[in-house]
Amino acid sequence: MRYVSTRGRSDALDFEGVLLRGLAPDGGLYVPESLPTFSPEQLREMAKLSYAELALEVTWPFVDGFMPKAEYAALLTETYAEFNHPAVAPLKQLDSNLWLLEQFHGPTLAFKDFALQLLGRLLNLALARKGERGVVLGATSGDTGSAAIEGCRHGNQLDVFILHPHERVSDVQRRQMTTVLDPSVFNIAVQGDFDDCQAAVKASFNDQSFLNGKRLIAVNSINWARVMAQIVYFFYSGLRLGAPDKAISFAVPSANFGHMFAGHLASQMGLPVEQFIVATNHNDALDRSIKGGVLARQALSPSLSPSMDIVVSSNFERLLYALSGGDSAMIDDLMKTFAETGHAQIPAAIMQAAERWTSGAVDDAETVATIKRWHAQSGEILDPHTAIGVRVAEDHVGTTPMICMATAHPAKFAEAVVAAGLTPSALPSSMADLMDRQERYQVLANDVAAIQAYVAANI
Ligand SMILES: Cc1ncc(COP(=O)(O)O)c(C=O)c1O
Ligand SMILES: N[C@@H](CCOP(=O)(O)O)C(=O)O
Repeated sequence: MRYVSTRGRSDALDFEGVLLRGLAPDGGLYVPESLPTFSPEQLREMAKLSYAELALEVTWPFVDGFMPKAEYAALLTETYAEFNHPAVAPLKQLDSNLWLLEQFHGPTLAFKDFALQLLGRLLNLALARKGERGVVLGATSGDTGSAAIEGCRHGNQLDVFILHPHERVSDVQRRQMTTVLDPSVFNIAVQGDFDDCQAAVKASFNDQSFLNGKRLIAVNSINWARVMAQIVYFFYSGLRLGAPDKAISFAVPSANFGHMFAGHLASQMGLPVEQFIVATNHNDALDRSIKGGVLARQALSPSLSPSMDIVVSSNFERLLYALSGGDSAMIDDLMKTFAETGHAQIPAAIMQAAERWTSGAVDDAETVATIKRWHAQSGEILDPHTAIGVRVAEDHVGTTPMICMATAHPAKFAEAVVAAGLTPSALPSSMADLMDRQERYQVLANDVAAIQAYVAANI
């Protein structure tokens, strides 16, 4: 499989090439040149597989050539054995046609574990084969950071630097990162927001001179391997609710859009999908883009769903590219216009191709009310991100089964749970002493040069 940039001005790479990079040199995102597809007969057979077995079927076409298939199968088995539920991603019925896909049974209690447990292993393997160490630079609004740190610990080839927005992640999220005292893990609290952190990561990919030749690697969803691993759970959940003989709808709490873009890929690969529902908090840039057909820069403000406090959404570019039929020249122009003016009109043809896409935005008051209401109705405590997905999904449930992604464990977000008048859920026993552990992190100004100097000094 070859991977090309959405902006069309970079050389194509193989799987190892995209795995060990981040942004393409032209500023675009790598996507596969073509997608494998599965027939209804194949999908019916795949419905019988365990999570790890299904992951092999779905992702092998992207990985083929990088490592032997039997070794990859063993790696997937080891990866998903880390999850604390026999189904890995269990489905729970919330209402007659509304289901939750619980994605928080991994080591760090959020959906990021599905991809980062695998990515960390693949990175260590690729670098060990080359006899190299790599420098991971990631940005997090709270969940990617701990999942990346945890995933990268499966080997000894990486120095890991994670930027989080200072005082804008939950206490549990921060401590999941900053209580890892391993000498190769560095947490940086940036005096800015998530978009600032992500901009610093992207700027570092564009000019890597501060690294003196060391290899810079992305763990955010700009890395293709992250998105690839996230395709699997759309198939897994859809096949359990009757696909390919029935269409499924998906509601996804969204921000950087890697999650939802993976759903789009699953549908292109043969999963019948009726509706994609994109749910945001009051940082609603994605909702505005989908409803209004524009990319518009807007201010970001903190919410009770901090992981979704993002307004510059990396993977939306991948969706626009896909819906344009791979028109990289148009995407290059569109993204240039947006970067220069903070505003760009999405071409009408793309908006027409997006007819299955719907969206909604939910503010903090409605998030809290949703947590409260579903607790009273079902006994379930939704985390605030999941509550946003459920709230928007409620407006669109029809005769098709609707799966809402339950992206995080409520124990990570006590503030929202308490605001709903509920007792915060307990952390799993492996994290019972999290709030007493020693922390280590560096607070830095929102300044790319200062961040790069810190990284260079600590490699
Ligand atoms: C708990 C949670 N829910 C939803 C999201 C949104 O996912 P995405 O960024 O892939 O759109 C994130 C992070 O981005 C998250 O951490
Ligand atoms: N919500 C994320 C933000 C980063 O998204 P990613 O999918 O690109 O890593 C987080 O929790 O850090």
